Amino acid sequence: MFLEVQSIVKSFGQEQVVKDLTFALDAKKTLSILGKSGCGKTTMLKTIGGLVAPDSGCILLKGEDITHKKPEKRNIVYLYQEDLLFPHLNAFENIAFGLRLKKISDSTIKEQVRHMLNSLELEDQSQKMPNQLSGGQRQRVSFGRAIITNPSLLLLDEPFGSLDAGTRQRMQGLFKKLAEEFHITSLFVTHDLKEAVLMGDEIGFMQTGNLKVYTDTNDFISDPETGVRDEIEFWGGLQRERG
Ligand SMILES: Nc1ncnc2c1ncn2[C@@H]1O[C@H](COP(=O)(O)OP(=O)(O)OP(=O)(O)O)[C@@H](O)[C@H]1O
Repeated sequence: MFLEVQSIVKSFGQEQVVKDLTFALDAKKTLSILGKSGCGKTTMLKTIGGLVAPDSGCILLKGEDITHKKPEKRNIVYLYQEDLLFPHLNAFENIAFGLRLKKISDSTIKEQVRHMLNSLELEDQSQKMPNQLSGGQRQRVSFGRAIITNPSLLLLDEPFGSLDAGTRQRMQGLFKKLAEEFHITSLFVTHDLKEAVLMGDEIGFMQTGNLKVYTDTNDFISDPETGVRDEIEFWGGLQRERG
């Protein structure tokens, strides 16, 4: 398996936030993760990204034990809702940033960033500064900046949470396209049931520090615990009521 998380436990003081977290994910797959506020989703992502140290358990990435590796050595990118761009760099340079650190030649950087801007449908926005971009455009630049360095794993923490419904829908489609084109493996935390079903090859449901993974989306939809049935019944009921 590409990612293996084995028996991770994490407490803050008396509060055990992550309890015996165990799951695995294949390369080029997206695992959506749902769960109530405060159930430990962000803590789980941060543990995998190396920003929070687990009390016990281990994390294997491509067979290598990365549990105690520094975050910058893991080749994992953690992206969250209000991910900040560098305010003094335009869209092009924000995306180019990681490549410039790697001392890649100017012509290669230009070619790769141009290609990324095209994939992100941002070819006309490359010279704009972050404060001149819309929320959805800024989020796309954040994705570009993350993906261009070719990370092994993307950790997405409610990445579209601050966007309006229409922009969110377009971003979901775009992410699917990017995931395919750039062979992305990701964990995608969301509060939105529909988004979880749309984005995930598999769906994880987190409850009180445990993660139950449904490798078949249909099993997730038909499990009464996940809330999908209630949702379907709600809309069905409303439709019947209104004739
Ligand atoms: N650094 C910390 N110190 C103490 N408690 C923390 C810390 N980080 C998180 N917690 C607690 O751990 C629990 C889980 O938090 P976490 O942010 O992982 O939840 P979440 O599922 O991502 O929530 P949300 O959906 O609201 O973002 C919460 O009760 C939170 O208060």
